[in-house]
Amino acid sequence: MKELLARLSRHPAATVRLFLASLLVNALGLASSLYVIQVLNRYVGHGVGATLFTLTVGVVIAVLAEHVFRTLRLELAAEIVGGDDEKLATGLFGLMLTARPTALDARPRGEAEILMRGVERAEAAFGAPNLAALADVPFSVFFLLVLALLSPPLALIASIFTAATVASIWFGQRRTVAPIKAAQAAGQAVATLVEAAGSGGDAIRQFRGASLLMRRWVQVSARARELRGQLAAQANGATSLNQALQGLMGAGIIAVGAILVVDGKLDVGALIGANLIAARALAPVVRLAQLSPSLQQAEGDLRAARAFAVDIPVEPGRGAVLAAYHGRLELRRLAYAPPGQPMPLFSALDVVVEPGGVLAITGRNGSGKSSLLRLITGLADPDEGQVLADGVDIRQLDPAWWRAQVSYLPQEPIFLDGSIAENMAAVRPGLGEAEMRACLDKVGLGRFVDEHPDGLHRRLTLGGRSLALGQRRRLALARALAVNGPLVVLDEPSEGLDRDAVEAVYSLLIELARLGRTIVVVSHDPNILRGARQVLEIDPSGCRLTASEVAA
Ligand SMILES: Nc1ncnc2c1ncn2[C@@H]1O[C@H](COP(=O)(O)OP(=O)(O)OP(=O)(O)O)[C@@H](O)[C@H]1O
Repeated sequence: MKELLARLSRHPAATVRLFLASLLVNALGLASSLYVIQVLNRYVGHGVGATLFTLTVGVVIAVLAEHVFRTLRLELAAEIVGGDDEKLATGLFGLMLTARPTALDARPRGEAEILMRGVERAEAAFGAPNLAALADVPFSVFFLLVLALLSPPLALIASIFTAATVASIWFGQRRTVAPIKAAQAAGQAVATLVEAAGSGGDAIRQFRGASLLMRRWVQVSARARELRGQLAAQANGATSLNQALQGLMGAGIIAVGAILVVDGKLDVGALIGANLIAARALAPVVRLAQLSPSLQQAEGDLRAARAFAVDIPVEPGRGAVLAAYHGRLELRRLAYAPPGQPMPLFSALDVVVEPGGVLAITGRNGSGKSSLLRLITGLADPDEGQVLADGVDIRQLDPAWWRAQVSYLPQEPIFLDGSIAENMAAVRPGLGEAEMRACLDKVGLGRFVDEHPDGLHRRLTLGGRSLALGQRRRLALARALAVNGPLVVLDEPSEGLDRDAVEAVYSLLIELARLGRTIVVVSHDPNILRGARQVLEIDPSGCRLTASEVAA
């Protein structure tokens, strides 16, 4: 209900118009009840045809006018609801694209998709038809007042049943708070498992993960089904209670009304009209009761989506842009522990790489080499210390500008679902096909591209995993070259490549060094380590930096 009121308060002018339209709809809606009373009392009593004709023309006009105002009211409701949820959904998607990657890593898999679906559900629950219907709720009082003018005792009965229905909504909402939260958590567990099953591929089959995942599935889906069942049972119980209240109210009004008729305090026409008016007073409240579970669920969905939006840190959209980056890189007192790990991978790390210098990084598996490269590219933030580019902390730089200075080859290259050309143009907008081909030739992929009928427009699917690993790594190297940044950051560039490709990587490194690029390369390859002017060995007990006299 809070969400509904918040939405209305955001559009005060449209809300006033919506309630004015509702006032007219409800006032005109009274016409059919009054028509019944008048026909029974005046026409049936005296049999004057002209009276019946006049009353019928009047009610037809009123019913048509009511229809017009209902349509108008729907448009006003659409004005109020339009855009809010769409903005939230777009904002969530934007957040996925701009959030700090390490912050997303720490969240459950599939969470964003669940939240998006929740926003879609909320869009339907708080949609214009429901809002228009709910705008009738305050007019229950209007019908009860009209009923009081006809017969105070009957109005009292209708008021009691209307109040009882409102109370049932209130209690119902309190009872479903906990199951709705639990159902959302169970839905998240199901989504995480579905994601794991979808991305598990060969591993699930070959390493017999199916039975483990199936066991988990049985558990989480049973819990989700149980909670859904509990919520459905509560909703059915509430519907049934409301139907019973409606039936009891009708019976009560007819019984008490009949006594009043026999006592001569009410005529039959008024009794039938009163019954219709009482039903009309109760109807919007019953509609609210029917919508209440989905509105409550939608409120929970929106709360979760907004909490996600608030919790997730995003990369700054702006920052300083240097007139030119000369390639000097400094790691100053750097310390970093990956998300969820208490011990830092390294601390107090000091390294300076002068423009055109070559730093090789080595160390045991899991020592933090790739993590260090992510700190340099700005994909992760250090816990302590700074990464400085030409003396400026990279956190002060515009992330997009900084990335345009860094030719980065990640260890696990991933591509966008799009063509090779689209992937290469994404890193350097305006890159021509000739330059793309030159980069591909340098990594020995020219023939690979030419042999395919779509050439540069060959589509990459599954994030590039449809390519052989060696091809994927070479293509990722070509993409890094396309950036043409003063700083080259390569994670195991010769890993998983055939002999020709390894030779191509060596030549490329030599060429980049001759061009004066600053190179930071993670490698275990002795040839690459020999060619570096500085070698940094990462070790939790203390990193060692050795300088060599060998020029690349
Ligand atoms: N996003 C992350 N969330 C949680 N832990 C992470 C994350 N990234 C890395 N780690 C952890 O940090 C540690 C170092 O990982 P990293 O990939 O940097 O090591 P590495 O030295 O490059 O290893 P390798 O030689 O195997 O490539 C590992 O224990 C890894 O599990």
